[in-house]
Amino acid sequence: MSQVAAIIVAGGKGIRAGRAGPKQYESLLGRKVLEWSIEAFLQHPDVDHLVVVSGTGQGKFGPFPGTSWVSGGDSRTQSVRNGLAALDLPPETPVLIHDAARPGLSQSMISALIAALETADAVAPALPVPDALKTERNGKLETVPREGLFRVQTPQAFRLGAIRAALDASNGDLVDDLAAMEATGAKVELIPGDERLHKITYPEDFDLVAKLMSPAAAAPRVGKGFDVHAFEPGDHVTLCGVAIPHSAKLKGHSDADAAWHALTDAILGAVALGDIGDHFPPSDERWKNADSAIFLQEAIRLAGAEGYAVSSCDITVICEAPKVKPHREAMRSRTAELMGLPLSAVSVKATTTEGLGFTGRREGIAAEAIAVLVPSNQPR
Ligand SMILES: Nc1ccn([C@@H]2O[C@H](COP(=O)(O)OP(=O)(O)OP(=O)(O)O)[C@@H](O)[C@H]2O)c(=O)n1
Ligand SMILES: C[C@](O)(CO)[C@H](O)COP(=O)(O)O
Repeated sequence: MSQVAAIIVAGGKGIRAGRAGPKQYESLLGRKVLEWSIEAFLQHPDVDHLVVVSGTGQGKFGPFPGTSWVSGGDSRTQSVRNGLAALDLPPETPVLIHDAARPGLSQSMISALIAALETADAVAPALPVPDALKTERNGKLETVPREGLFRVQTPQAFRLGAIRAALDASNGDLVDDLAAMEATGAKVELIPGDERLHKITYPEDFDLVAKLMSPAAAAPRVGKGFDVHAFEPGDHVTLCGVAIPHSAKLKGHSDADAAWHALTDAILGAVALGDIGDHFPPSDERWKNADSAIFLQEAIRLAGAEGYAVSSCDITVICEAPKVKPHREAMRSRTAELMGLPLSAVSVKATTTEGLGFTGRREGIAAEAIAVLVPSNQPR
C-alpha cells in the first residue's frame, strides 16, 4: 500500500512520569523516547508522511528530513486534531496515530496495522487483561469479569477522511481515537498487541520499557540438533519429508527422517524444551511409522507458545549414500513449505565422512541441524 501517513502525538506534559520535563524528551536506551517512534515510522517503506505533534520538540534533536512538526493541543485529542489538520492528502489515505510515550514500535506492527486496514475501517493493537479485575461499589469489592476486555495500544490506524469525520462528529476529549470510530458503527478491528508498546506513564515505566525493548529481550535463540538412524532392508529413505530411492531404508519407530528429527531437536533446544524423545517417546504406539512432519510442526507450535518463531535453519545430512544433492532442492522446498518459511531461509547440505566411521561404512545416516528463532512479534 503506497502513501501511508503517520502522526505521533508528543504534546503532553508527562506529569505522572514525574520527571523535570515531558517524558517524550527523556533518554531511553541511548535515544530520546520520541525519537524511537520517529525512527520506526521513517524506516518503514510504506510510510511516506510523518507529522510530529509537539510545539517544543523541533530542533531538540534530529533533524528528521521529511517530517512536519505542528503544535500540540491542550488535550491528547486536540493534539490528534492538530496532526490531522496538517495532512493534505486524499481522504482514503491510511493514517496511523501513535503516542510518543510508546517507544517500542516495531516494523512488523506498522505492517500488520496497514495490512489489517485493507478490510477494516479502524485497527488497533490490543492485549488481553492478565490480572483479576475488581471494582469498589458502596465500599464493597466486586469482581469484574475480564473476558472480552482488552488493553488497547497505539498506533491506531484509520483512513484519513473517516477519522477526521468521526472526530468532527464527536464532542470533547476521547480516551483514544478508536472511540471516535466506534460511535460511527464503523468496522473496528483489534490485532494482537505487543508488550513492548507499553506506555510510559509512571516513573517505573521507564525501566520497564527499557527492559522490554533492550536487545536482550529481542535476542534470537539458537538451537542445535543431531540424529542417527541405522539402515535396514528396504528400498528408500525419507529425508526432509522426501522419499529418496536407496538400497536400504532407515530403521526407526517413526519414519526415521533423521534430518527432520535433528531439526525438531534444534527448535526444541532453542527454547530449552528438552528433546524429541521427551515429546514423542518411542514407547508410544501413536508415533509408530509416524510422519516426522508431525514432530516438526509440534516443535514449531511449542516454540510459538514460548513466544518464538523459526527464522532460518541449516541442515547437514551425513552419509556416503544415497547421494543427497539431486534431492536437495526438493528437501529444502518441503521443509520451507512445512515451516512457512521462504526458501532462502532453509539450507540443506550433505557431506560424507570420507569412508570413516559408521556413516563411512554405510551403516546408517546422521544429520545435524541448527535453527535460529526470533521473538514471534519481531519481523522474521
Ligand atoms: N495535550 C496532550 C496530551 C498528551 N499528548 C500525548 O498523548 C500521548 C499519551 O498521553 P499521556 O501518556 O497521558 O501523556 P501526558 O499527557 O504527557 O501524561 P500526563 O497525563 O501524565 O501528563 C503522549 O505521547 C502525549 O505526549 C499530546 O500529544 N497532547
Ligand atoms: C491513547 C491511549 O494510549 C490508548 O491506550 C490511552 O488511552 C491514552 O491514555 P492517557 O490517559 O492519555 O495516557
